[in-house]
Amino acid sequence: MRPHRQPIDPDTPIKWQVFRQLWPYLLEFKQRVFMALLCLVAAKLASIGLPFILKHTVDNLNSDTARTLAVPLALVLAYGVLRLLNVILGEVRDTLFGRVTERAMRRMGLQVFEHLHRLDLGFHLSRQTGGLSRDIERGTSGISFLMRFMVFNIGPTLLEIALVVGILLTQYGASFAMIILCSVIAYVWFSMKATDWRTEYVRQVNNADSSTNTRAIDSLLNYETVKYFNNETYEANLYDANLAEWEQARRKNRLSLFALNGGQALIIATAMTSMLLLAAIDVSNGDMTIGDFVLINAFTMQIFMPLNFLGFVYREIRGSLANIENLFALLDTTPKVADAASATTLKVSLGKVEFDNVKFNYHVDRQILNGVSFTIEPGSKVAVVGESGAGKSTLVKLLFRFYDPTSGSIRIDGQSIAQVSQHSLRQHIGIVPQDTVLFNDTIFENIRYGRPDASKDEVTEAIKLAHLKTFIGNLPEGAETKVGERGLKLSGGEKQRVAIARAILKRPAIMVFDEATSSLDSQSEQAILRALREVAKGHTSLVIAHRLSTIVDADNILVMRDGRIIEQGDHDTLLAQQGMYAGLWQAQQRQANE
Ligand SMILES: Nc1ncnc2c1ncn2[C@@H]1O[C@H](COP(=O)(O)OP(=O)(O)OP(=O)(O)O)[C@@H](O)[C@H]1O
Repeated sequence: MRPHRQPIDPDTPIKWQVFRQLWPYLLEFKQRVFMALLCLVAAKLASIGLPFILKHTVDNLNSDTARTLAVPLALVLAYGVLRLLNVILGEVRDTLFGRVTERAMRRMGLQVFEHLHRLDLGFHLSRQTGGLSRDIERGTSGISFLMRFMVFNIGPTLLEIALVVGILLTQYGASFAMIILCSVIAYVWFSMKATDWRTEYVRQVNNADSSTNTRAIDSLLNYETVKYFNNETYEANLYDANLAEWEQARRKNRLSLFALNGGQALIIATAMTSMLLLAAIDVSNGDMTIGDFVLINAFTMQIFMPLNFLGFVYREIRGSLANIENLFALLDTTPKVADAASATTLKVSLGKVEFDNVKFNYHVDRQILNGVSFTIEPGSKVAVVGESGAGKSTLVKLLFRFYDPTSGSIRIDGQSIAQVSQHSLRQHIGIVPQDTVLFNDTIFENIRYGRPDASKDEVTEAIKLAHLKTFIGNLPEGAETKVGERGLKLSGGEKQRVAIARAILKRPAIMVFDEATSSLDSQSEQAILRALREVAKGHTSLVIAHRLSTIVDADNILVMRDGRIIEQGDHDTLLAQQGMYAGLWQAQQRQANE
């Protein structure tokens, strides 16, 4: 995966194949695109006709022959109508095409969202959310921009230039056409070179902008820490240092833009002056009428205005292509964990879980699990205890298939979890995790998340079982209270109870409790433990615990150290062994007594 927020590198050639990937979006609305193109052609024809009408109006007004006012009046009227038509056709074109780009953005947005949810946990743990969301945002708007300009700008502008050069060549000789052609080439060459040269300054501004934002967000997220240590001034100074860098980068960027615009203006002014000079000489020699002079002036303006715009478009296209490439690169990222081509649906009748010589590492240079084997018999409760970092939670991540073991296998009712669909696997496992993160929604909806089609009564029942009723009863808005971002407005214990209620609602065949009571005081813990036992009844359960008092009733207790199971048996057997478990038990008992 390439890094996000990839700057536009002046040496990177433009990847034109991106345009090919946009075709399908255009083809989805063939008729609309065709109608929009018709509007475009009609508008261009109208604009090519305008200078001719002007010429005839001026010539007519200027003619010595007996004149009636009717002809110039009619011409002026035609000029007005054609100008209006030109603008209206442009508006109709944009309105028609708007739907095409909006649909493309919607399709792309959904495609990216679904893809992100398909990617593995490893990707999500190392992503930079800020950069990622900027990539998606810039990528989708880049698509809209490119589609619009590939259809309406580059081709038509080049066509218009060719037409005008052709008209000038046939009507007024080679010199006018040559001036236009040379100045267009000079303009395009200069704009491309200068834009590439400026890219470095644009990049500096982008980088400064992003680090300033990162600093600000990090500081605000740590609001409480800043207050605890009285470090407001320190934070402001750091932020201002970033802002100063941004200011400096903006200054350079502005000056380089001045050079670009100045150079372009110089080319245009030189070309226009030369054309008008040539026309003025021809008029004074009697080779041209004043109307021709006006026509040449109008055509020159008509050519250079879109040309000027083309310079802007080139700059934008470079940026858009880079942004879209990042988006496509994201879509090309393949999930490390994917359903096998022959994946079946997991069928659970008993709920037997087997870990068979499972080995695993997150990084090749550090082994986390060193051949773990154990079985959880249907309906029984297995507990895992051991030192912090021994690999207990990793067992859960493997069971949910967030990662695949490097060797060995995990089976549920005899079916390898690598050979069943992830959807069916996760349907049969419920969890009360170590850290519960909630959605910024109401308590009620957060609980219902366990089974979105659950009825109100079922949610209320889960609330009761998870011992949340009193807490919710004391809230002014009850279960409709919003929990804040990541559930931060609830205490650790309250969040854990919401997670328990969710798991109760899901009622899967296999239950996992990862330190499920770690944030509870001992009184609540006893009540919750009773509830959990109730929930776990008849279910196969895997319990990870630090406080051994919560798992004395387990059918089997696995003691882990350095990614291995070093002891196992029920509470009494392990105590009798006088090993690590017995040592831990005695230490915790002593602590409790003290
Ligand atoms: N995504 C990850 N990438 C790299 N290393 C990881 C990742 N997740 C966990 N680890 C490492 O793997 C080891 C085992 O982690 P695990 O969470 O399984 O331990 P644990 O036994 O559950 O610990 P605790 O009791 O403190 O929760 C730890 O040393 C941890 O630093």
